[in-house]
Amino acid sequence: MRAAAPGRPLSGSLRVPGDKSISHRALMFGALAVGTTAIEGLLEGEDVLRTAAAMRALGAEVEQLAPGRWRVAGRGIGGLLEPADVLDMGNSGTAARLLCGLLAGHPIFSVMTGDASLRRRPMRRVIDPLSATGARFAAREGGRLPLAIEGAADPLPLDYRLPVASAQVKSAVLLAGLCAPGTTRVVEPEPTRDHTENMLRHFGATVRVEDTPEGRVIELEGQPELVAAPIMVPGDPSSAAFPVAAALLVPGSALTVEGIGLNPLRTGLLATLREMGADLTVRNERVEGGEPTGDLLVRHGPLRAVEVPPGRVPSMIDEYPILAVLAAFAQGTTRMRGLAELRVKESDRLAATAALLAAAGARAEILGDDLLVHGNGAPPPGGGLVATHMDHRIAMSALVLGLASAAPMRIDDGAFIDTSFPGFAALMNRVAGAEALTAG
Ligand SMILES: O=C(O)C1=C[C@@H](OP(=O)(O)O)[C@@H](O)[C@H](O)C1
Ligand SMILES: C=C(OP(=O)(O)O)C(=O)O
Repeated sequence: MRAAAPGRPLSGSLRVPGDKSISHRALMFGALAVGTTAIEGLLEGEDVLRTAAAMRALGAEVEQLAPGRWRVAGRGIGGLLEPADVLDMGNSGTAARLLCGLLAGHPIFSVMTGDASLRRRPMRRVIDPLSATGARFAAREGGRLPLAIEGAADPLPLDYRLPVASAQVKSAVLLAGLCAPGTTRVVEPEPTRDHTENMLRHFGATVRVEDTPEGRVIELEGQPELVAAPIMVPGDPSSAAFPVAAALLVPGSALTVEGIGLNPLRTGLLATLREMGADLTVRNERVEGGEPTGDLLVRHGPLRAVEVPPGRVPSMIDEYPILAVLAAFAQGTTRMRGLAELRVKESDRLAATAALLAAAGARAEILGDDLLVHGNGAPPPGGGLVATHMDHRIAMSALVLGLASAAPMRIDDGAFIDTSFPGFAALMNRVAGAEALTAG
C-alpha cells in the first residue's frame, strides 16, 4: 500500500470503529452472563472476530444482527463447554490472554494457538499467576503458544501483584476470579485501562477499587451471577489516533472524530499532544454505556518536542508508533521514556518504529528503553518502504506519515490493518481525497 500527500486539507467528520478492548470484553462477559447481551457498535476487526468464534466454540450463541449490532446468549459462569477443536486467536494478544483467565476457571481441556506474531508473544505473564488457581498449562518453550489448558474444577481465588502494568494480565486474573469462591485481589503498580472492572460492575458483579501506597487494589467477589446487560461500544481512541495525527500533520486540516471513548486511562496521547501544542477541542462530552465519550475536533498546527514520562505508558501504550511519527514533524527532540513493553507487542514496536522513521529519512534512536526522535519542525523526506512485521499499528503509522512527508511512503503489507481498523483506507480517503491511500 502507498500513502501520498493528499494535496488538500483533511476536513469534515468521521467515526472510527468500536473500541477493541471493550469489544473483546463485551463478547466474553456476554458469554459468561445469564441471558442475552445486546451489543451496539462492536468492532468487527479480525481480532474481535476471533473472540466471537472462540465464544461460539465454548458454547455461547453469538450472532451478528446487522453491522456492529450483535447478540450473545450466555451460558453463565462455569457453564462454558469443552471446545471440539483448537482455539485460534489470530493476531490478538488481548483475546489470547483474557481467554486464558476465562478457561482457567472452567473444568475443560482446550488448546490455543495464534498466527506467527502471536506465537512469538510471552504468555508466562498469565500462565504463572493463573497456575495458582489450580489450572494446568503446557506451553511451548519460553511460554509461547500453542498452549494447552486444563482448567481447574475448584479454582482458588488469587491475590496477585502485577509485575508489569498490563490490563491484559489484570483482566485474566479477574476473569479466573469469577469462577473461584471468595475474593480475588489484584494490585497494579500503575493504573491500567479499567474496562474489565467497569463491565463486571455493569453485569452485576461486586468490584472494589482503592488507591493505596502499594498501588491500585482491585477486589472482585467470586462466583457472582452475571446478568446480561446491553453494551454500547464507543469509538476506539487508539484507532482515532491515526486520523487525528493525519489532521495535525496535513496543512489546513480541521477534522472532527465523533463518538470516541475518552476513558481517562486511555487518553495519554491527548495529554501528550496538548503538551506539544496541538489544537484539540473535545465537544459533547457524555457517558455512554458506562464509558466517557465525546467528539474531538483537531486542527493542523505546528508541534514542539516534549519528554513523555514513563508513568504515561499505560494510558497510551498502543499510541507510541503514531506519536513517534508526529514527533518526527515537531521542532526539537522528543524523548519517550520507559517503552520496554513495546518490545512484546505484535512486533518489537520499539525497533519497528525506529526503522519506520529511518525509512522516511527521519532521525530516531533507541537508548535503553527510551525512544528519541529528532525533528526540525519540517516534514521528513519520506520515499521509503516500511516493513510492518504483521503489526497493524506500524502499518497505519507509516501510512499517516506518508500523507505529510515530502515523498510518498509504502508499506510491505496492509492486510493486518483489519485486526483493529477495518475500512481504514476508505475512511482516510473519504476525509483526505481518493488518491491519498492507494494499493501498490
Ligand atoms: O487489555 C486490553 O484490552 C489491552 C491492553 C494493552 O496490552 P497490555 O495489557 O499487554 O499492556 C494494549 O496494548 C492492548 O492493545 C489492549
Ligand atoms: C497490542 C495490541 O493488541 P493485542 O495485544 O491485543 O494484540 C494493539 O492493538 O496495539
